Amino acid sequence: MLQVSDVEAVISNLVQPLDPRRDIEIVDLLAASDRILANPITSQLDFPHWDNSAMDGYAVRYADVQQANAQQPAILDIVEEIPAGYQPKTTIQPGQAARIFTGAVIPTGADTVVMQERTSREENRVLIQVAPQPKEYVRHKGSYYQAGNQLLPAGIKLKAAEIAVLAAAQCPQVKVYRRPKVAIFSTGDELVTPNTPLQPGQIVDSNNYALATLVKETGAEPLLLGIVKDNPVALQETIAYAIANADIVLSSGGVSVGEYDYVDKILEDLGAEIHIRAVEMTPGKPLTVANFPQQNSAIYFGLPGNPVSALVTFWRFVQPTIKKLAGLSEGWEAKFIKVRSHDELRANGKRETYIWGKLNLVADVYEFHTAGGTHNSGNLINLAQTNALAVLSVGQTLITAGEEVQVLLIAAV
Ligand SMILES: Nc1nc2c(c(=O)[nH]1)N[C@H]1C(S)=C(S)[C@@H](COP(=O)(O)OP(=O)(O)OC[C@H]3O[C@@H](n4cnc5c(N)ncnc54)[C@H](O)[C@@H]3O)O[C@H]1N2
Ligand code: MOO
Repeated sequence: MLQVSDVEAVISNLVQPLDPRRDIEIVDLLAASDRILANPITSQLDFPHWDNSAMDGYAVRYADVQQANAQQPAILDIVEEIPAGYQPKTTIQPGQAARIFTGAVIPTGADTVVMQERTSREENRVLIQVAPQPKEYVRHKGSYYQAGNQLLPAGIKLKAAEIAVLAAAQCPQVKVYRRPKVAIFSTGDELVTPNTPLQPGQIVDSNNYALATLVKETGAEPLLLGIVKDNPVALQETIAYAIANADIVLSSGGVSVGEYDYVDKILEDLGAEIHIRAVEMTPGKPLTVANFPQQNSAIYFGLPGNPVSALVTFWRFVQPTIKKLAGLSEGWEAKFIKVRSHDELRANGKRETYIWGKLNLVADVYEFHTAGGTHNSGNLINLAQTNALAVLSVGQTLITAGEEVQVLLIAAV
């Protein structure tokens, strides 16, 4: 059985940095949040676009005010008032100043702005009582970025700051990668939908709902294929349809060793190359990963049926794959951080062990608190409200309370 890190490496190789499946779409800027930028953005403009004032005050010639002090203020004639958005008409001559406001264009002749609080006003004259620094409070044309500079690289997720940059760079529409399509279905004769009264032995399908939510959260488009019975013909039809119509396929259940666990066999019949059949981890040991090199290279994840195992394997392996396929050039990998564990954590040391819980802020420091209740891969109830998985590696059997532990973040803290 493969170790988690080996499995991670094998899966990572199933998506290429320049994956040919990544089509490009053009979207309006307001519809672009959380999409992945497909082209680098080069500036057509200088930022700032004009020399402009950083303060409300007076635009002056530095030479006129460099000696100014409270006893001997420089006294300048105000020849123009320049609000933001206005083109100055006058050239400032020696002995002159312009009233100016934050963001307004610096008039020709002036090179420095004196902020209002360091001046006093006598009708149409201004008294400068404190000498400014040369060029103080002038934001110079092109001092942040210049035309031709790259503002944003391709392969980043567009959040508020990036959208603001695109607006400022006059890009009302933007090229983004198509969202990956992810087919999802559950397998098992015992499964029913949540609106069905339970008969003896039946179990409500929760995996389809959890996986659809996670797929959307990860920036992909779910293709919901429902519940498929433990019937080889129905399963084969569904899998064939899924691989033909999606970039990634997620099934849950049917990957263990029971007589009704048909998934691996059907994948082989359909020409799959099976890369992974099981992982040295708990929960989540029975995991099948395959792709179809002869067809469209769709990646198949046969997730374990136990509800916690399905989600843990999603967070650990599927989420990074979706992010990489979606076109994120950096940061698609599973992310671990080290925090103090509030509770003692135990594992048998045989397999990499994931324990679910929550990061809580305690005196400004995040601490891992284990979820209360029974920790069992069939109990999904205490997974609710968690945001992190503590990870004990193979051979590690104990983390004492207060000791540092590695955690995988699964939701915003
Ligand atoms: N002899 C062995 N038995 C099992 C092994 C093993 O190594 N040898 N591994 C165990 C582990 S670990 C897991 S995890 C499960 C995984 O089994 P399957 O992926 O084949 O899943 P099923 O048998 O179909 O279901 C397991 C369990 O999960 C419930 N389930 C399934 N689908 C859903 C769903 N969509 N929503 C909610 N709950 C679901 C199902 O009813 C079962 O209770 O195998 C162990 N057995
Ligand atoms: O991996 Mo199973 O996922 O241990 O319950």
